Amino acid sequence: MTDLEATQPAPDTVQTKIQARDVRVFYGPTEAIKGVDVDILDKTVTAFIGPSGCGKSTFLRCLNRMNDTIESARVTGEILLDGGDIYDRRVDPVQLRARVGMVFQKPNPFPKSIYDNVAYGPRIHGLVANRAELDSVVEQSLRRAALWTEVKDRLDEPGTGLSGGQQQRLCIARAVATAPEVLLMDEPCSALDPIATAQVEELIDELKQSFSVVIVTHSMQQAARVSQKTAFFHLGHIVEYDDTPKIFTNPVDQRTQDYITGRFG
Ligand SMILES: Nc1ncnc2c1ncn2[C@@H]1O[C@H](COP(=O)(O)OP(=O)(O)OP(=O)(O)O)[C@@H](O)[C@H]1O
Repeated sequence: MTDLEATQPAPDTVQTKIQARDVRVFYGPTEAIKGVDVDILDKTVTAFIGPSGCGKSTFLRCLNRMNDTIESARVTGEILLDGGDIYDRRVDPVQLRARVGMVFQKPNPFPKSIYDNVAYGPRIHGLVANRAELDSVVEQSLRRAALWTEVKDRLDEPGTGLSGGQQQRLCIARAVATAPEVLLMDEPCSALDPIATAQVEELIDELKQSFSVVIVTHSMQQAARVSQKTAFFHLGHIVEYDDTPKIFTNPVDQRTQDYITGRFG
């Protein structure tokens, strides 16, 4: 058994968390996502790979309605989270983003203290009853993001004063603090050095025990290291979606083969 196979959850314990059906995204008249169907599994890391401009980030942003914030963007099709349509008019996108959190390419802590960065979500969503509970959520979230020991004596200092790798872990702590069910990560390591990258990758492995993680990455090595499922995007389509070891050793589609062997991208 390879290391990758050893990280596969037992098939009978894995459930579908998100179902996407015929999802299309238009920026003005241009169709960037051209009918994507995919099931994202719970407690699994799913990697989105593919050449630049193929729509990975656009599709990722559909999963927590971040495209709502782009004026020219229009999404059609269906995305179900635990069977419920996230584009239903009754769904509050702010509440949705507490359930489906996001970590961006460039660490983007708020211009607030380390403590307040993490406390922000639980406060606005009313998840805690008092200061002691909030303290506890902040500590647990920083611990889960493997940052607690580095910052516990400087929680009042600005989050923006941390190193890049620490800032990204702070952003992960902030996302984790609302107890999300899915965490979306858009090239979370692209601004980090190899040590910080390794820390974040370790964290991703840890986080998948609790929820579903979807990561966009340009690094095929990273996709192979952290994910159990991989979707290969090309020109707005998912060309192939399968177990990660299969995608990287025995892909079905020639375009996947060409991409993983470095023939384009
Ligand atoms: N805000 C936007 N307005 C108009 N077009 C956009 C916008 N964002 C992305 N696009 C276009 O949509 C297509 C898909 O872009 P997207 O950023 O999703 O691809 P990607 O696979 O994530 O690329 P990369 O790997 O370079 O980040 C591209 O043609 C891009 O130019």
